[in-house]
Amino acid sequence: MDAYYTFVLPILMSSVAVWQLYNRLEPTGFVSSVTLLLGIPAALSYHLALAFSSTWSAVTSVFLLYWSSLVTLIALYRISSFHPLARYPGPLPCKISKGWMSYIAARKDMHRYVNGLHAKYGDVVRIGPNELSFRHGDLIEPILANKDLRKGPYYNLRTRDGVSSIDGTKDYSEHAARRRLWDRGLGAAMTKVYMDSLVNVVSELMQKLSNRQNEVVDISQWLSLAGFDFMGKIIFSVSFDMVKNEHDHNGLIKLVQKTTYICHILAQISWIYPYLLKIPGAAGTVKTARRIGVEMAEKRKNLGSNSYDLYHYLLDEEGLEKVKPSERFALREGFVAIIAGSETTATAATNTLYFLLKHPDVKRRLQKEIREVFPENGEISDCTKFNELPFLNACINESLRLLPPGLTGLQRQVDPRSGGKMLGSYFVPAGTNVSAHLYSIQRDPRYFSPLADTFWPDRWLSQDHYTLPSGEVITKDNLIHNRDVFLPFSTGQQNCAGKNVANMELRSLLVALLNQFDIEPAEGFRVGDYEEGLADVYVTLRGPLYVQLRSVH
Ligand code: HEM
Repeated sequence: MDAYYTFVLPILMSSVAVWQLYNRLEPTGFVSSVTLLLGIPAALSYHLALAFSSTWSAVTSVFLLYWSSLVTLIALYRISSFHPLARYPGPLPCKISKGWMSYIAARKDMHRYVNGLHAKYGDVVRIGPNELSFRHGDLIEPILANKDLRKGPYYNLRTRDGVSSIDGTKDYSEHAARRRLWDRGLGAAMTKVYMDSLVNVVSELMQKLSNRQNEVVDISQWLSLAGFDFMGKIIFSVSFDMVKNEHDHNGLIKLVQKTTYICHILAQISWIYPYLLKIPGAAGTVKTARRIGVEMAEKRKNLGSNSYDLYHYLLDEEGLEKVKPSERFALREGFVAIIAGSETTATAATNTLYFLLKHPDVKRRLQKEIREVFPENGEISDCTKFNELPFLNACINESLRLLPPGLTGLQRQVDPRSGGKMLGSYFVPAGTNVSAHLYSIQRDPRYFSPLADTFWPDRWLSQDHYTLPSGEVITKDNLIHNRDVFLPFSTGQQNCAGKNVANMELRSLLVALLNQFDIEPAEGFRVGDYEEGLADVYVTLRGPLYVQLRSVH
């Protein structure tokens, strides 16, 4: 009993007090964390040292008891009925710690995991101690296009030394000023300016592929090479020459993939990131990626440009802004632009080809449409002709519906200083992180029916009758097709800045490939393996899609 009063009780009382402090004030700063997690047990060890046989046993016993009681209190509170999110269902590990979602992120299948949770628990699921995922079309706009909600802690990794990239900017007025520059550089008018670069990249790709007609070709990898080459041109006016060299010779693609994967894991527990940065050698890949992005941007700035590119506008080289934009900020955008623009479009193009390979009848219909509109060999420079390809549009939309390249729910946060917020009929307490799980919503039969989980591009065509893949004919009254919830480029102020460019690139690549080649799965390759191997790391990581090509011209 004596030991209890002299040793156990003070430690338990201290951990209860610190737990209360964490609950109310959520301190995450370096000094407060060191004080609360190390300083207090160290001071207790010093004061209680006489109750132990040695200093070592005092330190280990006090630290063990202090930390374990703190962790137990936190876990019990999070699963208790006193927690503000107690009424929302979800699996136990999600309620206890975001560490669980870090593990799911490391497993790379968060899109399927969260989709499964929605199937089990319904439209709202607690996916973290302090986080809700929504699967309801009516809640997309209130979450993603609502100035009361800002980007959540998932995006904290996009800020370093007080400088955020565009997609990590939480202040809406600062974001609007920076987004204006991006919109100048990537707006609809710029697609014409970038067309020459695109035609060059696509022609080079077609040339290389036509030399490989008797080989097994990983079209997924080739589309990545082309995607990076095109981004190099339009962002920095540089040639990465990946298609020319037939290889990711500088390791840039690998670096982007590794960085997004690591960031996706860390972003679940983003409070840890500032500490990692202080450890020499830790988060090395992320630091390297940032450095390379800044170096490329700096090089571009020093060279100036002979032609228009994104940096022409990010650096405001024409002096269109009343106040010159901050160079420090502009230089931070380099790597974001590469990450946001390269693999996303390559993924959208590869996914579409995958669905076409899986549905040869759809592929034949699409090839017929393309070859009627673009009779010449691989000629794609007139992108106004893309409007004459409704079935291509339907196939791309259907692919983006089932497999949007950004697979993760986009996180926002209810203002911690507010009194909470109603999202539809759900009350969401202040400080809660929320996301709309577009992957699940876009596969929901309430919005797309029949065959919500099936690649059936006809649903995107306007007609009175539809023939299902089974041969059954349905009238348009039996079709549910809610375009409002089809948002692969997100919505609101922080929607995709590169949508116009992506749409042009995607169409150009698919038209050129399907016009020039007959494409079949490589012998012995199970096409379904491609989809099974898709990994959610916020954007998509893809495995190979092995094909055989035969030129038709
Ligand atoms: C099919 C291809 C693409 C898809 C599906 C796509 C999708 C998205 C999505 C869903 C977001 C919102 C991300 C979030 O809130 O976390 C986004 C943001 C963004 N995207 Fe794209 N994207 C594509 C291509 C591109 C291209 C080619 C660029 C050009 C470089 C680009 C630049 C950006 C930028 C800069 C943002 C951040 C915008 C902001 O925060 O204001 N994207 N994209």
